[in-house]
Amino acid sequence: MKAVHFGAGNIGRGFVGLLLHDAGYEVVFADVNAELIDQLDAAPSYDVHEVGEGGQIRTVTGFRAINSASAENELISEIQTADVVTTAVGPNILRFVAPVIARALALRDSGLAPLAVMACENAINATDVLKTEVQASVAPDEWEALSPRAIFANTAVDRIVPGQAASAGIDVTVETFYEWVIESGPFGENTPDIPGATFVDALGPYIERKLFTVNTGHATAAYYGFAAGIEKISDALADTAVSDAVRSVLEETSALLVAKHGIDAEAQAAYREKILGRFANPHLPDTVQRVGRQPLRKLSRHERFIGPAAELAERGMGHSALLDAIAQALRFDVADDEQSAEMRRMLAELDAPAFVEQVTGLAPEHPLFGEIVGIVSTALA
Ligand SMILES: NC(=O)c1ccc[n+]([C@@H]2O[C@H](COP(=O)([O-])OP(=O)(O)OC[C@H]3O[C@@H](n4cnc5c(N)ncnc54)[C@H](O)[C@@H]3O)[C@@H](O)[C@H]2O)c1
Ligand SMILES: O=P(O)(O)OC[C@@H](O)[C@@H](O)[C@H](O)[C@H](O)CO
Repeated sequence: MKAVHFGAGNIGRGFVGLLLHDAGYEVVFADVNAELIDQLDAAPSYDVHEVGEGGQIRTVTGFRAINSASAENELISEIQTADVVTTAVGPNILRFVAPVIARALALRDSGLAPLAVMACENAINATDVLKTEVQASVAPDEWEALSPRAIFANTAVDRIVPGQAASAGIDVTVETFYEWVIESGPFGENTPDIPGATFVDALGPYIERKLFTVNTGHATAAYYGFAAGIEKISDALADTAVSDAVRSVLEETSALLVAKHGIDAEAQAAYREKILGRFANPHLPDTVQRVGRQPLRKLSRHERFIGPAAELAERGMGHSALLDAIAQALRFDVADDEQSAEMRRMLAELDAPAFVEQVTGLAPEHPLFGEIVGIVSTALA
């Protein structure tokens, strides 16, 4: 069995690649980072160091690596005969990997079982986005023939994988916890055999619970931590003001998840506590800069702040802690982060309503719009 995985970065090597390897797949990593690809290509194995209680060292072997920028034809041949394609490149990069998948599908033997395609990104329905991009890369009359050659399934992935020290080479440090939830509906009898993953009928509650608890809480810790001059996420959680803010935000998103999906309130409280413990893991060298990265994406319409705040506002439910966290996000100022620099430029050049429309995608008539305009106006004052 062969899996082609786009994005040999933190989660690619430390989670998706590891679980596919454990499931018996030969993993072919594809990445645009030439140095990383050369290192992977030259190595017979790499280690995944799990840190925290019960952590072990797991070894990944039997992989290959392809530079997707310079060896596109080689990559297309691999996908043509693969069983599975996964991505962990970032939601904004999916449109760049889509044409390669489309070209491989065009060349794929129609007698082969359909290719299982799963985007493992922090975004709601990321695989649907990828599918739309793949479809958009072929002529409309061609899609009918290509479509049966692949099955696209949405997923939710959860494991904290921090940035890695340069001295680590291709080894990866990760937390012990992991969860990979995949929607089963699209697969039918072609469900891939991945023992480390959980297949569910309806992914919606899982991805929203993950994004609006793990990622909303994480980003809140990052933005409050950054504003307080703290570097590590675990140190941010050790600060009472930051951890209180994270708790308040998670109480609001939990109320939404319970009301919307009928999730048991006690189970959600336990999930929340477990996550707070994961953030506080002192062995995990995670930073507020990594967790707060790309603030414009994180402030977009269906993401971890505006997504739940908008729904809470629509339902007339409390969301003041989320508004406070959004105010902190506006203070994120990291010169190396393109979106942070772009956000600073937009804050300098736009008036508050224009900023809110462009960044959050909220319509002016939405009940949250005026509240966010108020926050942005305060940030501009
Ligand atoms: N790190 C985590 O804790 C974590 C956990 C769950 C989900 N995720 C999600 O996984 C995705 C990747 O995150 P990460 O932390 O591994 O980031 P990362 O920066 O470590 O890895 C991304 C990799 O994608 C590569 N890449 C960029 N453009 C590419 C292209 N066109 N083709 C092939 N490869 C390309 C980069 O070179 C990099 O190696 C994001 O969507 C993130 O939200 C991350
Ligand atoms: O990857 P992002 O930028 O969407 O979010 C940063 C972190 O919150 C994220 O990578 C978490 O570590 C991960 O989602 C845990 O499963």
